[in-house]
Amino acid sequence: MSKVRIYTLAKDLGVDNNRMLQMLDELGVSYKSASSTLDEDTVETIKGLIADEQANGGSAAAPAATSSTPAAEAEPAAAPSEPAATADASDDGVPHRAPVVTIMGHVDHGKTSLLDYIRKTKVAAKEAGGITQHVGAFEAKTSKGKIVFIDTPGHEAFTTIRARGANVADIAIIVIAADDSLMPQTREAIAHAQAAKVPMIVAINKVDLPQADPERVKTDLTTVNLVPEEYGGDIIVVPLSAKTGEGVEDLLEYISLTAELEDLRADPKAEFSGVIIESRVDKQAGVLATVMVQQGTLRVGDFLVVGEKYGKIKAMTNSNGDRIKEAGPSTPVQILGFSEAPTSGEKVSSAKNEHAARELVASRVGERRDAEAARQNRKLSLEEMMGSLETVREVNLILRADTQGSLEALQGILARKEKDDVKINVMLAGIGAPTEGDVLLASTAGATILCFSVTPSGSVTKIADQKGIDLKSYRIIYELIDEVDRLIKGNVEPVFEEQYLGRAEVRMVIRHPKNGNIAGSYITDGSFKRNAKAKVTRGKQVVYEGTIVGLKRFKDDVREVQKGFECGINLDWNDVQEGDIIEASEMVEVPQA
Ligand SMILES: Nc1nc2c(ncn2[C@@H]2O[C@H](COP(=O)(O)OP(=O)(O)OP(=O)(O)O)[C@@H](O)[C@H]2O)c(=O)[nH]1
Repeated sequence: MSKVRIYTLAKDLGVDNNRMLQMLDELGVSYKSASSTLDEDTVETIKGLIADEQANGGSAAAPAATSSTPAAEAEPAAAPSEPAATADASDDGVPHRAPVVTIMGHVDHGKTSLLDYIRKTKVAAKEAGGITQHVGAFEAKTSKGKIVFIDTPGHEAFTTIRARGANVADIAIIVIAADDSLMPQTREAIAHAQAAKVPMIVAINKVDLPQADPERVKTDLTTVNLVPEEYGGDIIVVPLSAKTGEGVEDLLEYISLTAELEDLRADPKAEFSGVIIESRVDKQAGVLATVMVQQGTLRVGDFLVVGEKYGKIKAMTNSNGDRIKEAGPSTPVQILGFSEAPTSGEKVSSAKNEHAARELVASRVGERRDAEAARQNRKLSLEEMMGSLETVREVNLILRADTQGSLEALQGILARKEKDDVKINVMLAGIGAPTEGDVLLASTAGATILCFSVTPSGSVTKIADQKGIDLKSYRIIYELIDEVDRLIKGNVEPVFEEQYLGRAEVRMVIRHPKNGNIAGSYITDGSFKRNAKAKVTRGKQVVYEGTIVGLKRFKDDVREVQKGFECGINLDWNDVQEGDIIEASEMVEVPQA
């Protein structure tokens, strides 16, 4: 008999996956996930155990038994603790909900095509003439139940939602083209899913192409520490083609399997909460917002509060464009009734009536004002200043460098810097300048962005400033490492002090066609260095303070000139005169205790 996957065995024996994993734990059998394989002996042992337990009226197959036997019919004496719940309800009666899935990956690797294929084959077609509006999410019906797909592919949408503190996706599909393998945005997508702690499934797309090389993708995945199951790891990898549809059914199966293991539940009777997926203003209809119901049930006529605004649901449509009256957990619905377009990622709550909605808004406004006032007056606690004094501290970093070689060198050095009480967590190591996505990732994960030999664009720097993210660029690897050392020590900003370097007399002024006026000088004390600070005094008066932008000995540019030598000093200033005294100094970091 060949090896058997855990979930296949669970299915064959009518036991749910979680129970099967629990049994394996009890037997001390190690596995990576429910799709790991079991050897023949273990399979026989499990079969024997289940047969015994069933014969003794035990609980091994209880979940399956309850699903085939309505609880109402069960003997109360035989199963006193069993809930009178539906097949998919937990012990406390909270039913399962459909998984919400997001698709991420590098440009052109086939995210949209995959979504289109699923939509085409798994969403009930509208009647001829019916137009399904894009609402930001759709529900696919599969043989394993409903799966909800966020249909704005890419990690920007995912991270924008996360940046507002909301988590919508339960599972992330990382699409990688089989003819292209891992690309920069693939790495970013992986980092985003990891930062959100969302389980990942890798879809190797375009396997229909003659040049497709799925094996290479699997090997490349190991370079980012994602080890496919076939290689003994725990990453589910599904080869597929969004063009022919081959493998898509497998992907849907794995999504359902992952969802089952995640044990996703939500109570339709609980208080409503949801998240804005997207919104737009329609010229005729007005503001249309798509809300993902996360808990509770939404009904037409309900009052909704988003941030400091509220609205009443006038009409609601599902992702298929049908008018509906109510929507339960894991349902994306388009809502008409907001007066202003809410932003994606904003959390939505409901209120009993207009008065309650107004009160909720008023209390939020009050809370915000109090928080603002408190921020201004607050004294920091020791722990806030120093970081937690006991626990292991994590230094979250996003690294950006010009080449793969520099990235690897940096990661190698950083790995050696980890200590028992400090963990260095490189959330993303990417080639090229940092992106807006990096800033969002940094803001959700509390990370610092360190760039080596790449320059952030003005717009990215601006967003980082707005969000209060540390984004630093270095040309010298050891300066970057110094910064990491500082972060390890406890995020203490470096303290610099000005240190005197030397003094020079200006003996003649040389006019240079390109560089302006150069001070032909004689160093009377200490030394001068390029890029040092300069202070020029004329008589008793300081006439200039700035930087030494260039130093020349004869025709050569030099870094440093010592006492007793003549040199040309180029200041970023044109009014230097013979007889001026130039004093050079530099800012030196003061080592912190
Ligand atoms: N042969 C083949 N081509 C595919 C497959 N999936 C996608 N493509 C093609 O690859 C190209 C890119 O596909 P898209 O679905 O637009 O890729 P994307 O990842 O959504 O791209 P962006 O939206 O630009 O990020 C298109 O020309 C598709 O027709 C596939 O499975 N096989």
